[in-house]
Amino acid sequence: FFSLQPMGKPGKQKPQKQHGNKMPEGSDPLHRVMKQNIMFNKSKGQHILKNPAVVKAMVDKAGIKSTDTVLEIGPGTGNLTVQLLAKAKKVVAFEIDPRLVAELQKRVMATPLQPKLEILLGDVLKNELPYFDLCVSNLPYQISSPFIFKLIQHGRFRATLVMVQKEFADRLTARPGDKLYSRLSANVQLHCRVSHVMKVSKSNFRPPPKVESAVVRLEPRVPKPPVQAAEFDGLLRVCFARKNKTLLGEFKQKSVLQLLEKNHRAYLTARGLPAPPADGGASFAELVRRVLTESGFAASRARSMDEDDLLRLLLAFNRANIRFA
Ligand SMILES: C[S@@+](CC[C@H](N)C(=O)[O-])C[C@H]1O[C@@H](n2cnc3c(N)ncnc32)[C@H](O)[C@@H]1O
Repeated sequence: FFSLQPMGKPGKQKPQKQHGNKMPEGSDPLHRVMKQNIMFNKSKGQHILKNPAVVKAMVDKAGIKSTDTVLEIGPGTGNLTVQLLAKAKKVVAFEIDPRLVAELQKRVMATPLQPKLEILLGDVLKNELPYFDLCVSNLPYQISSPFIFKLIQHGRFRATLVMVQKEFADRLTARPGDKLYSRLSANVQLHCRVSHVMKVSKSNFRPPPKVESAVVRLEPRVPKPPVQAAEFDGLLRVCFARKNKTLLGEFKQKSVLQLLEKNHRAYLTARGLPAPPADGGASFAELVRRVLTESGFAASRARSMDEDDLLRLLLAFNRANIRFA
């Protein structure tokens, strides 16, 4: 009766355990969850949002319509899930921990919410994202960064409202010149408008995490930027490797030039275009230097370039058939 689909690579995901009375008391972690109401698997980021006012504020600020499919990552015991279910047409929830899937199933069983819930058992990072209009989640903190990258590569959603560590939220919203401005900031801000929604203190979680949290909102830019997420990220990896150095310095590095020349040759060959002379990379290094100089970014530093500067730089490289992914 539940739409529970095991996800992930076959053999990777353990089958869901049954937790009957036969299990010796205290020997099974779920038993402890149920007996003492404690979440303890911190390695899976299991910090449960215990304050209903914060759950309500998240749901209110998400702007859920009755026609929306909402994606939730890590429903845990379902404190946020049941509130999402009350507003949305459907909630698709990815949960890695079969013990918590069992808890959530029990919570909605035989309630009017049950038919609206689809639980996907597995690691969200190892699976394709399903269709959704909104993503609303209290994210497991250790997957925040790869999940946000996955989300922006996916790109097909109206908005995302996620609880993350406060410092991670500050990195998402940091602007050029800010101390926390990074590859993550530039990547996310190229694809989405990012805004800070609210700060949430650690006392609202059980067990309390070591650091404060914050909720941020991401809305994909319309129209979409004219580049692939992986290509832009490839440029950022080079530019932000040492964000305080000039780009001319960054792009002089042997390892960078070797990688880009390899990409360049592969790109030309695939299109039947003539390859540059095999002169130990000298003419390719000159081409890179020319792109940087003619685009006006040779003396720029990534720390002070916004997403539009970086996009212009990428397009200048791409016009010279220099590719990053
Ligand atoms: C911070 S808790 C949030 C729990 C609940 N949504 C709440 O707000 O109280 C994170 C949840 O994500 C789950 N989780 C951790 N890593 C995951 C992954 N890679 N894929 C799916 N779920 C994951 C954990 O088991 C846990 O239930």
